[in-house]
Amino acid sequence: MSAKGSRSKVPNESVQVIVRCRPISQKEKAERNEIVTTIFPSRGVVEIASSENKENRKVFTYDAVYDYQATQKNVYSEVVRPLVGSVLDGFNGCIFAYGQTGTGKTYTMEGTPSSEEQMGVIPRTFEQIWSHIDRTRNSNFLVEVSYLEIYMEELRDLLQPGTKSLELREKEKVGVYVPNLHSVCCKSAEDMLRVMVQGNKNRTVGFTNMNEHSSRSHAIFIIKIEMCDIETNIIKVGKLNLIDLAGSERQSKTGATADRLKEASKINLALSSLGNVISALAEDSPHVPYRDSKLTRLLQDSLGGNSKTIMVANIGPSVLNYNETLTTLRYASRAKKIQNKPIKNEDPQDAKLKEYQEEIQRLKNLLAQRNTIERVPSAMATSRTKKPKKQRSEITVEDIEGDTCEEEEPQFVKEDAKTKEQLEREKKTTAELAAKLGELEGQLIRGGKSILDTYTERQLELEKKLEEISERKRREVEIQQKLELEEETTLEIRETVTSLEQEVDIKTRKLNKCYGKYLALQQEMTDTKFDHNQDLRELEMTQNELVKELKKLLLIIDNFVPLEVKNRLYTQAKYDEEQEEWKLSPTDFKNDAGNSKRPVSNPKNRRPISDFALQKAKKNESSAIRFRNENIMKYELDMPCRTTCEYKSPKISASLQAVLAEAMKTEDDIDIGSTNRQSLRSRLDRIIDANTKRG
Ligand SMILES: Nc1ncnc2c1ncn2[C@@H]1O[C@H](COP(=O)(O)OP(=O)(O)OP(=O)(O)O)[C@@H](O)[C@H]1O
Repeated sequence: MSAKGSRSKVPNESVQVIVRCRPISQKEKAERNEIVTTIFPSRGVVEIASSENKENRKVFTYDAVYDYQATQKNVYSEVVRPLVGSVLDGFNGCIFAYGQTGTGKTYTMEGTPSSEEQMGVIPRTFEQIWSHIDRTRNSNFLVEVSYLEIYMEELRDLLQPGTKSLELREKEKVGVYVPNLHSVCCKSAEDMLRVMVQGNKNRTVGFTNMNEHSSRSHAIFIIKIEMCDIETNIIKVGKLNLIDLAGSERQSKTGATADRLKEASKINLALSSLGNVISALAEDSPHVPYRDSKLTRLLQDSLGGNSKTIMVANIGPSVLNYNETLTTLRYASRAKKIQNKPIKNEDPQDAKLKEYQEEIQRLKNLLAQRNTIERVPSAMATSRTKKPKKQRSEITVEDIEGDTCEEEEPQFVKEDAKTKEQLEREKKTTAELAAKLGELEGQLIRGGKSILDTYTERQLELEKKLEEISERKRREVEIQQKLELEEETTLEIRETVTSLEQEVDIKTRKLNKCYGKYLALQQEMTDTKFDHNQDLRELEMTQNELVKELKKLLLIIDNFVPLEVKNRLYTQAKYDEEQEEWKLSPTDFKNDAGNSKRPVSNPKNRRPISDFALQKAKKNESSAIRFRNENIMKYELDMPCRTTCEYKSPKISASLQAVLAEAMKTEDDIDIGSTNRQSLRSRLDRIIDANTKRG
């Protein structure tokens, strides 16, 4: 349907999703099936959890949710009425019911039309449309309805059953449409209801375990309302699709037979492609698979296009439907993300109303002309009897079909008869035109029929109030949802704070532990330092002792050892680092000239052979060799001048004793760096150095 204005400037509008949960059925009650859904209408929330899997509770939020207590009137006035109002303002609208078999799709869409309480969305829509038309003055309306079903991927006209399957076409500006779809012009709500009932009789239904009278096809009731403001001559067109889809359950549950399964696979194809379209739109995918099924092609405008759309997701409360309910809730949740761009359809080129109005005008003009022409010949005929000649010359109307003024006076009587005949013909044509005009005008409904009496005024007021109430309710749910969202955020922040607090707690504990360790280490360090100091002190004391000893020895050497021995000692004494002791190296047998002083054997000096050795030698015993030692070294020993036996402890004079005492005098605290000890050390170092070099 063509529409004015650029689409890019049109604000997006989400598909409105509502969930309706039917009451528990008698069968479910008898079987004592567990109820798994909880509905929170004031928050727009549905929760689903089975007792088996309580932990895995799932929560979904929608634009509105209704439990078993919600009446048909509630659902209609709160959700559908505003949408039908938009359709009456020239928008496209779509309401479709989705859900498992037996969850109340048909109940929601149709209900029981004869009952004021039980009538569903479609009959209520009829009432709203006609009460609007009746109240709208200065407008012409043209209301048409069509009814079709998609059964096993075939389009069937429910208002002309038996006709061959319909095709789908797509036209730019018009979108997807069904050529040759029969439409019925309606003049009242009753007319529309009659059409709906007639169409329903032609619907394909089947029996399944889940619902005795189950809809096996997708039924689409289309209402097209064209309206024209008489003053401004602006035409608006509103189109409303009311769709009752086939059950979405998995076929294994339905107890379907082979034929039914084949049928089901096609129904499922349409529904699964509907699911794919919803997913693609929700994910903003570049490709939306509308072409996968006839259903999705027909819904192209309603999902992601030029339409205001409501999805009613019907669910059951019982555990038996747990999986299907969850699937429906997920579907519905995804559909919430779909964005449409509804545009008011103003002044469309293909509006029938325009055609009708032009045709009516044309017919009116034609009739007006005919009336003039008819009046002239009849006046002519009357006047001719009185003053035939004079009046005749005045007739100059050229438009009159078959009417000629060529004939002359002598044939006057003949002419009269002809004119009468012609007049009759003209009258007949005019009557036909008038009938056609009447028929066309009959199709057009002039709004504002009902006079605004006190009753209708009150009704109008009541409807306004209802609208206000539903608007408020909608806002309340919105605010509640926002509040919950904020609460969630606060909770998250609180959780974060709690987790931060916990972190702080853990870190404080860690810190305390570390501090404890630090204190223990510090204590250990103090202990180690103390031990170290003690060791140091002990070492210093030992060193003191050693230094004392060394001093004593050096004093002894200096004072009691002969100079040459002392020198020899100095040269021969070597400190063995490994064994940590002084060792005397072997005597150096070199003389002053540097020649070896190694003793040489004296050939004259022969050791006498003992008798024993002689005897052995005589016997030629091998052991005799042991007693043969002729090469005796001549080694001149430096014999000491005195022996220790001759040593007598010297008499130490008093002065020497004083010197000794002075020499051995040590301080209590021996400082290793003191000059006294320094000299001792340097003296020792010198001796060691000299020995090392020599070695
Ligand atoms: N909200 C409700 N209140 C009372 N009864 C309901 C409600 N919803 C459904 N029902 C009842 O449940 C039964 C099944 O409903 P309905 O036939 O509408 O289901 P359905 O989803 O259209 O099934 P199918 O897909 O097979 O056509 C009907 O008897 C109907 O009256």
